[in-house]
Amino acid sequence: MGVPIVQLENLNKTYGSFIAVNNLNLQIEHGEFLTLLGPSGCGKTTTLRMIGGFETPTGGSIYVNGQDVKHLPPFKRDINTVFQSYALFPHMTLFENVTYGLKMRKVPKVEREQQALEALRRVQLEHLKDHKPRQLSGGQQQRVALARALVNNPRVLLLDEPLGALDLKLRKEMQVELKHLHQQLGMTFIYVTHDQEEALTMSDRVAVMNGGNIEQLSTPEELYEVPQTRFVADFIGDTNLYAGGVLGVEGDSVILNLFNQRVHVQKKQASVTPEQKVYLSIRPERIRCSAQTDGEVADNQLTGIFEERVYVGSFVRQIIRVCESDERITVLETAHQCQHFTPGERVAISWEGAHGVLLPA
Ligand SMILES: Nc1ncnc2c1ncn2[C@@H]1O[C@H](COP(=O)(O)OP(=O)(O)OP(=O)(O)O)[C@@H](O)[C@H]1O
Repeated sequence: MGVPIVQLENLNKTYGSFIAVNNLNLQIEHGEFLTLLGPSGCGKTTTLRMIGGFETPTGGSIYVNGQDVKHLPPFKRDINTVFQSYALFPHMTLFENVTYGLKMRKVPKVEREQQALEALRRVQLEHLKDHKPRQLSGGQQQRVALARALVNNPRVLLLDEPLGALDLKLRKEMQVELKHLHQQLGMTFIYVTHDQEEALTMSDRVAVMNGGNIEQLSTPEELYEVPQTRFVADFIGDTNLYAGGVLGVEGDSVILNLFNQRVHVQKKQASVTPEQKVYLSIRPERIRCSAQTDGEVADNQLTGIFEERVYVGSFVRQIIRVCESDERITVLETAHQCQHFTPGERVAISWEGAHGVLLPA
């Protein structure tokens, strides 16, 4: 593999005694769509701003295409940033907004006009080039901001919650547009969001951040299917998460004591020892809820008391209390799969051992 386009080495940012970014190490490949995802305050914007050159690291290094950029100002980094606030010049037309940066860099007139038109074409706004920003919708303004960043043809585009101000429908449309644009341009995108669905939909890889650290760096599918920590399991999608104890290992399976019952988990973590405390994560759509008399038994079957059925359109969420315990299990099934139970009814809850994920306590 060649030199990564962006490399962070022990990158640190502290404000007084507060650690905003804690010794991050990350390599981003050419043409990759990488997302920094995490709750508010986890350090993702600070990381992005350090890469862009808007924030000085307290320690560590940032390399862009192998070059240490520590002492380079933002405009010399071959990187451009799209912010959530579009920061367009209100008195200028779209065309002038997009050519402005090129003019400042003294790009000859004919060239900059060609480049600006090309950038506006990429975001499908060429026909509105003589409009002023206030004549545009929020989504269109965000596309101008994108065009303005793309016009310099940077190697790396940083996007800080660029869709945060848009309503849900427009946001989803723009996600698709951005993804297509990324595929067409072959540019490296580093994207910041706190919206896990957005991160999973768009990214090649996602770095989940928590308290200034990267908890897990994986493809969207791995993040969802094989979370490595409780934080990731809980933050990405919905999950059932329970504390349990290891009873032993039998072949491929770890036997757990969960709700005082034996359950099997296909071994996923490296090593477990008897009596070790662990957590088990089971996605709600991996669990079935059936009448107790059903003959077919999965690896794991527990008895529960049906409590609640919530119809959510594309699926039904069912809440079941595990018998002889206060724990509840959430089961998601499509409306046509799902049987009707009444609250108080005894039901069987079952799942395959391969669908449980063991996590460190
Ligand atoms: N200039 C500053 N002075 C002091 N603390 C700061 C400063 N800038 C950021 N912080 C703190 O650093 C932490 C990380 O901030 P950052 O903006 O990177 O988080 P974030 O993950 O991007 O969150 P959000 O999604 O809310 O923007 C926060 O707790 C924030 O309060």
